[in-house]
Amino acid sequence: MGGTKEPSAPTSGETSTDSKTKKSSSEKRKWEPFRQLRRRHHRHAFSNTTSAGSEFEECSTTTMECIEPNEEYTGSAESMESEPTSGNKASISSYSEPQNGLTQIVQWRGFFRILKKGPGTASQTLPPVKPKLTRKNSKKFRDDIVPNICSALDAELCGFKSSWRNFSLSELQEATNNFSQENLIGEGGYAEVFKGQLKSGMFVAIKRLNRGTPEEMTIDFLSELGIIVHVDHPNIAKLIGYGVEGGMHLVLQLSPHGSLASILYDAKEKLNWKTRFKIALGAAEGLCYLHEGCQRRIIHKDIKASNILLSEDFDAQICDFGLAKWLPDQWTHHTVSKVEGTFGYLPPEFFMHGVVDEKTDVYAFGVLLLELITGRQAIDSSQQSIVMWAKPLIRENKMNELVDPILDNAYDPEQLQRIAATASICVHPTAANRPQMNEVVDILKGNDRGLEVLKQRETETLQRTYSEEIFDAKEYNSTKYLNDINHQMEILLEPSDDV
Ligand SMILES: Nc1ncnc2c1ncn2[C@@H]1O[C@H](COP(=O)(O)OP(=O)(O)OP(=O)(O)O)[C@@H](O)[C@H]1O
Repeated sequence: MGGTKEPSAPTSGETSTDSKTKKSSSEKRKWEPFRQLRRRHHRHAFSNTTSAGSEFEECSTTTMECIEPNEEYTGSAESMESEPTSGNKASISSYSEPQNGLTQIVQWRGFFRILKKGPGTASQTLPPVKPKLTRKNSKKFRDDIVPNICSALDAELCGFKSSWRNFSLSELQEATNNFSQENLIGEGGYAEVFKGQLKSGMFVAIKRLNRGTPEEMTIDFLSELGIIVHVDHPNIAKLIGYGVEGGMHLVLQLSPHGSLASILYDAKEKLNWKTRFKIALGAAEGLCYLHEGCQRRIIHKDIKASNILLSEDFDAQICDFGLAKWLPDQWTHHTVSKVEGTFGYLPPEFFMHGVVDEKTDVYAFGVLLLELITGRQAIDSSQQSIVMWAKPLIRENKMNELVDPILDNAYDPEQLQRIAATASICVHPTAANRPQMNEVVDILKGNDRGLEVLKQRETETLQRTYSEEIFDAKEYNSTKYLNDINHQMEILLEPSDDV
C-alpha cells in the first residue's frame, strides 16, 4: 500500500481542473471524434447489421427519450402521475407523433408546474415528451417553436420555488468573469463548464449548454434538470440552481479536483491505490442509489471517467444526467433506436438491440473499474478496447501486467484481486450474468461469499431473460464486438445532412 503520492487538495476555489481538465490540445484532438459522436448520435439512427429483424429504424429525433410506452401526455400533472398502463414487460417504447408547438409548450408548462411542487411530489411524474423531428419539421421547430419554449421556460422557471436558485445572466457573468477562458474548467459533448464564485463566496461550476440545435439544447437541459431534481446522495453531483437567461445553465457545486478522467489521464501526480479504491466504492454506491435508492429506477447511460467528479476528499460524485432515463418498475428494460453514450462503455446488447437497463450501467461501471486499475482509457489511441485487453490478463491472473505501472507495485493485492474480479463480471458479455449494483457494493466492501456466488453464476446456465432471448452472447465474440464498434463509428462520423 501507499507509495504513490496523492494529489494535494486544491485550496479554496482552486480546482485541479484549472490546469488539468482543460484538456491539452493533443488530448482534445484524440477525443474529438468521441465527443462528436455524443452529439451526432442524436441525428443518426444506426442500422443493425448483426441481427435480423432489428428494431432499429432510420429517424431523426431529439435526444430526450420518453419511457412511457405509446402514452400521450396531456399536459396535466394528474395524467403524468399515472403509471404506464401497457403492463407488457417486454414492450418497446415508441415515439409519439410530432406535436404542434402549442402542445409542446403546454407540456413544458406542465413539467415545470410539477417541478414547482418540489422533489418529493415530482418523483414519478416526468413528462414523456419526445417530439419526433423529421427533416421537414425540424426547421419549423427551430424557427417557430423553440423561441416559444424558451420564453415559456423563462416564465415557468422564474416562479420556481425550491432550494434551487434561479440565477440571472448578470449573476452568472459576474461569477465567471464573463465566462472567460481562464474560468473554463471542462468541456463535454454538449456543454462548457466554467468555474465561478457567487457573491456569497461559494465556488460553483456553471455548465453552459452550447452545442446542438436549440431544440436539442432545450431537451437536454430539461432532461438533466428533470432527473437531477430527484436525486440526493453524497456520491451524486449537487445542483445549486439554474439560469435560463441568455442560454441554458446548470449551476453545480464545484468539485475541486475535477473529473476522474482529468486526474487519471492528464494529471502529473497520479492517484494512489487507496484513493482509487475509494473512488471505485463511492461511484458504486452512487450508481446503486440511482438504480435502487430513488423512487424510480434511474439508468444513467453515460457512466465514464469524465462523468465522475471528485470532491475535496476525493469522494466520487456522478454527474451529467443528460442521457439518463427513468425505468418503470414493471419494465425489464427499455429499447432505444439510436446510439447514445460513449464508445468503449457500451455493452454488446446495446449495440445489437438497443437494450437499456441497469446492466447497461453495470457494464460501463466495469469499464470504469478497469480504467481505475490500469490507468488506461476505455478505448485507447489505437482503438483498442480496454475490455478486450484486460479480460485475458484477469483470467490468467496476471495482475502485475494489469495494474497501472505508475503505481509501482504500491497497491493492496487483495483489493486489486477484488476489483479485477468485480470488473470482469461487470463487463460480462451476457447482461444477465452481470451483477446488480448492490452486489457490486457488497463485494467491494469485502463480501467474499458474494464474489464466489457471482463467479459461480457466471458458469451456470441461467434462466434467460428477454434480452437473453434476443441475444445469444455465445455467438457474440470480441471480433464481432469490435466490428460493431467500428461500424457504428463509420456511420456516426459520416457528415450529417439533416437539421
Ligand atoms: N461540478 C463540477 N465541478 C468541477 N468540474 C466539473 C463539474 N461539472 C463538470 N465539470 C467538468 O466539466 C466536464 C464536462 O461536464 P459534463 O460531463 O457535465 O458535460 P457534458 O457536455 O454533459 O459532457 P458529455 O460529453 O459527457 O456529455 C466534466 O468532465 C468535468 O471535467
